Amino acid sequence: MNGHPLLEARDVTVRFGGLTAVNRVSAGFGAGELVGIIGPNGAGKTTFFNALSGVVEPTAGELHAGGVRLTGARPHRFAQQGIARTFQTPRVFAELSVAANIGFGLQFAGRHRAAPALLKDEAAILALIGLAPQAALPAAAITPSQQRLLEIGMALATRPRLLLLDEVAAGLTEGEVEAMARLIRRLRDELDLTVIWIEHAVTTLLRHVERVLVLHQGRKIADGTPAEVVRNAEVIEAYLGDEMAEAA
Ligand SMILES: Nc1ncnc2c1ncn2[C@@H]1O[C@H](COP(=O)(O)OP(=O)(O)OP(=O)(O)O)[C@@H](O)[C@H]1O
Repeated sequence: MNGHPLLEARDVTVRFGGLTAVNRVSAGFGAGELVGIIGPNGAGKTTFFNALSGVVEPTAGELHAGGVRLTGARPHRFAQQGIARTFQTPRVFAELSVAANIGFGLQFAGRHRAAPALLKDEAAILALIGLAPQAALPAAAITPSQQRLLEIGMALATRPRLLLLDEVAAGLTEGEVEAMARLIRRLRDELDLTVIWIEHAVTTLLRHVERVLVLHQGRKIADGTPAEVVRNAEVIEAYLGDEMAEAA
């Protein structure tokens, strides 16, 4: 470690025409942190993720990864710095086999990075995400929840240091959500990955993360432990009231 956060946003603003989707958000993410991002529809969560992964360029502000300035850089430069992500709608190659999808991730960025045993090859990654029995099936033939796992596997195949997960628990059954949360915890505990996880289901997220950022109308209105955030007057006032009280 060189003392810099793995990824840092400084006063990041993203505007689309007259709409400010992300408004001067600053946050740093250190090694091994498991952080949630919550906020109502349109709060700017996905746009913030898009900025953190180079998919959109901030209108203003700065992005740094491990001390390297990435403001305005293309997504592959973010990947080179060890930043990987999933999308709200999984982006897998439908006609390729599950194993070949992982193979694509390995070819894309992973090869020149040292591989921990859990990510050493296709078989190891398939075992980690629980898709070994589906290895030979086309990605189109597995369930939507398995496709989410596959997309996480593809991101892991790039051997990242930081993983951005966008609503990976959406549409899953309660049992599948718990399994997903266990997997995410394992990635952090055993691979020392930094994980930033957006989820609509606030109660689920608050149970599993150690730190949570709350976005509201593009602004960061809270950043603390789940216990702190659920007691934050602005958060309760802004939109979450009942749901947060329930989570507490
Ligand atoms: N490419 C774009 N062009 C124009 N407006 C956009 C674009 N992407 C997002 N927005 C707008 O920016 C705002 C923030 O959207 P964003 O998707 O980041 O919110 P979100 O918190 O992720 O919401 P959700 O929970 O619904 O996914 C919304 O008003 C949205 O309509």
